Amino acid sequence: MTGLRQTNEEARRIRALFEAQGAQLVETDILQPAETLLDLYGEDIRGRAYVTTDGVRGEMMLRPDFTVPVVQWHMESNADPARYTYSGKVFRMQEEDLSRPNEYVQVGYEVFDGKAPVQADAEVFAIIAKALDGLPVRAATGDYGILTAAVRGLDTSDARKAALLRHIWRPRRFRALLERFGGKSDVPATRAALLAKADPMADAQVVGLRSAKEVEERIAALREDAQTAPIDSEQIAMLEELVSLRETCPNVLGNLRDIAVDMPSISKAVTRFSQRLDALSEAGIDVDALEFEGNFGRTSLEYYDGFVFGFYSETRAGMPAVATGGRYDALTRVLGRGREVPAVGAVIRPELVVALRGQA
Ligand SMILES: N[C@@H](Cc1c[nH]c[nH+]1)C(=O)O
Repeated sequence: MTGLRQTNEEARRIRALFEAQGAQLVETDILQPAETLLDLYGEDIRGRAYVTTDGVRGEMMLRPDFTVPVVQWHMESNADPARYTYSGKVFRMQEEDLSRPNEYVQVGYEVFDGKAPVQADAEVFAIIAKALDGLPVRAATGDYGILTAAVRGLDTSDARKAALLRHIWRPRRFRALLERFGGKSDVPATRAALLAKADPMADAQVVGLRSAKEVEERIAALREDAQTAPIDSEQIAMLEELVSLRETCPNVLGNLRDIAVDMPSISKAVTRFSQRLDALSEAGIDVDALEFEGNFGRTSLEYYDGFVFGFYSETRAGMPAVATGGRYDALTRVLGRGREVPAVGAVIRPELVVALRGQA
C-alpha cells in the first residue's frame, strides 16, 4: 500500500471510532476568510498561514486548522450538546524545518457541551488515547485555566496582567516578563534612555508602519509601566512555582492545593483540575502516571483557555505531536455573537500513526 493510501485508511479508521462515539461528520471549506479569522489563532499561526488576496472576497487563507471553521459553523446552529468529526488537510508554512510537511491530514473530534465540561475534557482525552492504543506514545497535559486565573488575581496594573496573558503561550517570554515585573531584571537600556528624554518624539521621524500617534501611545504606556510598583515577591514566587510544575497529576494536585492556600484566585481552577482527574480516571485513564506541565508551552494555537494535552512519540524524538487538543470556551464566545458554548476537542495526524505503527 502506498503511504497516501495507508494514511487515508488510517484516517477512516479513526473517523469511524469518533462517529461510533456519536460524532456527526462535518466538512469545511479549504479557503477561509483571513481578515476575520486569522487573528484568532495567535502570533505563530498568523505568521505561518498561506494568505492570498481575492478581488471580491478580500484576504483568504488556506485553512490552518478545522477548529475555528467548525466553531463558526456550530455557532450558527442552536444544537447543544453536539459532537463533530472531520478529516482533511490543513496548511501551515514550515520556515525552519523543510523536512516537516506544510500540508497534512488531521482527523478531529470536537465536543460542544456546557453541562458537563469536565466530563467532556475526559471524553476527548480518552477517545484520543483509545485511537492511539498500542502505539509507542506518551501524553503530556497542562491547564491554561490555572495560569490565567493566577495572572488575573495578581495585585498589579491591568496592563501588566494583559502583557502576561498575551505571553502565556511562550514560557521563556513569560518568565522574562515575570522577572521584570517583579523588579528582578532591569528595563532594557534602550527603553530606559528613551523614557529619560523629556520629549522622545521631538527629533523623531516617522518611517515605519506605525503612526506618530501610535508611537506616542506606546511611549505613554511604557511610562506608566515604569511607574508601576513591582509585583510583590511572594506573588511572583508562587507564579514561578506554578509554571515550574512538572510532575504526575496527583503530585501536581497536592502542590496546587498548597499554592491555592496563599493564592485563592486559583481555587476554582484547582477544584476543576481535581474533578477532571476523577473524570479521567472514570474514563479509564491511569492518572497516576499522567504527566502535567505547569507551563505547557507546546502549542502554537492561542485559543486554548483550559485543559490542554498532546501525545508524543516515545521512539522518534523529532516527530511532531501525533495528537493535540484542548478546551477553547472563549473562542466560542468570540465567534458566537453573544452566545457561548463551552467546547473541547482534539486532532490526530493519521500519517504519523501509520509511521509509528510501521515501527512497532
Ligand atoms: N485544531 C487544533 C487541534 C484541536 C482540535 N480541537 C481543539 N484543538 C490543531 O490544529 O492543532
